[in-house]
Amino acid sequence: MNSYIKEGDNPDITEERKKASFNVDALTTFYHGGDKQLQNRREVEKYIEDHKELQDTRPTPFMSRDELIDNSLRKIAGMAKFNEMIDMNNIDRTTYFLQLVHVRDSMAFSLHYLMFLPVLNSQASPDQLSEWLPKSLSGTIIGTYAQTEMGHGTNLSKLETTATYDPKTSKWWPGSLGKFCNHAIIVANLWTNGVCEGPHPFFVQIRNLETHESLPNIKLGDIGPKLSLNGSDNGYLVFDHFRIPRNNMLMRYSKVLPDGTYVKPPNAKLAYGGMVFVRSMMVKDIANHLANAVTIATRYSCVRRQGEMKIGAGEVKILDYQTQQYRIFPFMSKVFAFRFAGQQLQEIYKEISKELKMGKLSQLADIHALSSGLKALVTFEVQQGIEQCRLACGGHGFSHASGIPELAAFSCGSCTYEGDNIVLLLQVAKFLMSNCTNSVSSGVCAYLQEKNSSKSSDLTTHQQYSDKQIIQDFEHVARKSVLRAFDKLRLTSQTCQKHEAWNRCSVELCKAARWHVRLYIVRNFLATIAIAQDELKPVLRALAQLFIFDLQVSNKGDFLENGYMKIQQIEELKEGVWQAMSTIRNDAVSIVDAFAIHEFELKSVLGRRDGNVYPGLFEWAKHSQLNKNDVHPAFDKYLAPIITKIRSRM
Ligand SMILES: CCCCCCCCCC/C=C\CCCC(=O)SCCNC(=O)CCNC(=O)[C@H](O)C(C)(C)COP(=O)(O)OP(=O)(O)OC[C@H]1O[C@@H](n2cnc3c(N)ncnc32)[C@H](O)[C@@H]1OP(=O)(O)O
Ligand SMILES: Cc1cc2nc3c(=O)[nH]c(=O)nc-3n(C[C@H](O)[C@H](O)[C@H](O)COP(=O)(O)OP(=O)(O)OC[C@H]3O[C@@H](n4cnc5c(N)ncnc54)[C@H](O)[C@@H]3O)c2cc1C
Repeated sequence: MNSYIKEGDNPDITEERKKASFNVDALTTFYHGGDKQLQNRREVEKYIEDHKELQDTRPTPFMSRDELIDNSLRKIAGMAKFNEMIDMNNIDRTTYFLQLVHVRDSMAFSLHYLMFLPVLNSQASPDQLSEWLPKSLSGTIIGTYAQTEMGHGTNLSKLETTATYDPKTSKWWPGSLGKFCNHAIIVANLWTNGVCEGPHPFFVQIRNLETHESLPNIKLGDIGPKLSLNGSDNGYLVFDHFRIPRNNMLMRYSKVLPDGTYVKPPNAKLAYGGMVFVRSMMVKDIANHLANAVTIATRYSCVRRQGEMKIGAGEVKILDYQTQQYRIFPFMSKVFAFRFAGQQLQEIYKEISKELKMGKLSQLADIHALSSGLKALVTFEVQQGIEQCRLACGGHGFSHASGIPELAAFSCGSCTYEGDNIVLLLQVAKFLMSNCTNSVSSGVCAYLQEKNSSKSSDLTTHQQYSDKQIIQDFEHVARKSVLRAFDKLRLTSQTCQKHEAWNRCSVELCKAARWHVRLYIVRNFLATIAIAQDELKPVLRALAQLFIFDLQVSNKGDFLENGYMKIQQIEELKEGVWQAMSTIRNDAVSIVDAFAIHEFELKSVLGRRDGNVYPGLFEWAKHSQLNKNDVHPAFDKYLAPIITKIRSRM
């Protein structure tokens, strides 16, 4: 019996659950990475269900900005009582606990956990750690990561905040900076002995630890309402010749000696490690936001009946329309593709950061390129997917009751923070160009050196399209795109300065970067499902085929070029798309059930597990302040006098 079926559920959604062709719990375990991860999730969910102080007092979309901040801090204060759930030895459970308490409201201390602690941990010297880490873990030190300025976020080399050894700018954006944190890791251009040594991180106290007032020569404030993340006080910080001790420069890798001598790090970019960490963590997390949106749209599409396919036969579930399936299912398949890629990226990051700690830097460029590429491509695709899921829910999708507007607003920020996506794709392109000049490329770039690649695809039918053939075809397209950009750059560089040539080729360079990242995701998706248990292979294969075939059909020009594929082969791939969607249709609700997203996270009337949407919408609307009185006071105050006057003249 499917554990998702319960008494009182909407009959349409129960009918869908009875169609499942696979074991939902088995897919949940596979999707979440095993029993241990699943046990972590269940513990956290039970814990929060049992502790009301960790839950929202009312749906957050009805809250003002002050209420959001209050709600966020109340839950943080509540969390402080539950230290047993903050276990640095069980990061997965701790992360899920933080995420399920705050969901998309971005708690006021996101940056403390997400960047301040990791950067302190990786950039501070052992002595600095022993002094600052215990206070930072206990919460007496609350920090943020303040790098971006009003005038500079992308171009770190031109940061105007200077840290002059013994010698005015504003930091703008950092989360928690405005009102709540009392410390910040400040990234500033270091000047010592009259030389600029580039961006470096500094540990800076910004508020009085007793009164919490801004320290002298520091101005702090909130930057105002944003598209989302309004539960966080993203702020500004103005320094006016603020002095800090030399020892407040984080000195694990580079140092300033008492006489001002600068000691170089093994690699200047080790100082950027915090950004690589967050980019590596974000991919799996942002894929989960797409999983939320796809869950909402899929479940709602099974209880929403609209229109008759056959006159007189009664209205159909909108998920029976092929166009509705095509709006949702490709993004359902991307949830798996991006989650598996994000999972793999976190594993790679863990391995490489161990090597970096031991001073082995050979993988630094690779992890920078991989984390930048996946972050840039996945956040953009997720933003597109959440919007399609909103559209799939019609008018109710536009209401905060659906949960989708909050998902959309949250996800679009990820295309900008932690590095603008275009800027990061250009970083991947730099990495690729340098691999084109290498005589031998290893790892993720080995395909660039393939000299005897096939001149045409040997795809026959989509049923027989093997993993090997798929990867060969994607390697062909990615290699062609990268080498085309390389040749364009080489030729253009013969007619103008290097930086101008780079700019004139930058659109092609971004296209090449995207194909490189897509190849990585396709390869990883196929490798991941190859190790799944047999009973899950049919549904996972259908999802993988939908992801891959739809990607090829949507970019058919790249596959048709130079006759590599024939139009008949593209038509065959289209058939594969329709076939995969038809296979997925009967399992759609069970696939999203397998994400096992708790109602606290989903925050959606349309996507609720039981499918009882319409009664739920009325319950939701009762929270509206406008419904406190039948006649709103503003009517009596402004309209009634005018109407009375008009009537008196009639
Ligand atoms: C549990 C998980 C939950 C996650 C989600 C929760 C979300 C909750 C809300 C979170 C909200 C906010 C968090 C986000 C906070 C921030 O936004 S922090 C600020 C982020 N800012 C940026 O990312 C700035 C982007 N700009 C840059 O990184 C650099 O300026 C740029 C790379 C664009 C340029 O670097 P430059 O050094 O100026 O110049 P280049 O010549 O391009 O690079 C020189 C060489 O250095 C290499 N490089 C560059 N960056 C890195 C790096 N990070 N690591 C390693 N190497 C790097 C580059 O490849 C060049 O190498 P080469 O010389 O070619 O060999
Ligand atoms: C929700 C949110 C939270 C944030 N939290 C923090 C935080 O906690 N700490 C922190 O330090 N920062 C934070 N930021 C700032 C964020 O990191 C920056 O906004 C981001 O790095 C982009 O930089 P920018 O704003 O300077 O954009 P810009 O670089 O000004 O981007 C504007 C346009 O210029 C283009 N562009 C810029 N440079 C180039 C180039 N070299 N080549 C081609 N095109 C280019 C971009 O592609 C983009 O289209 C946050 C931002 C947001 C939205």
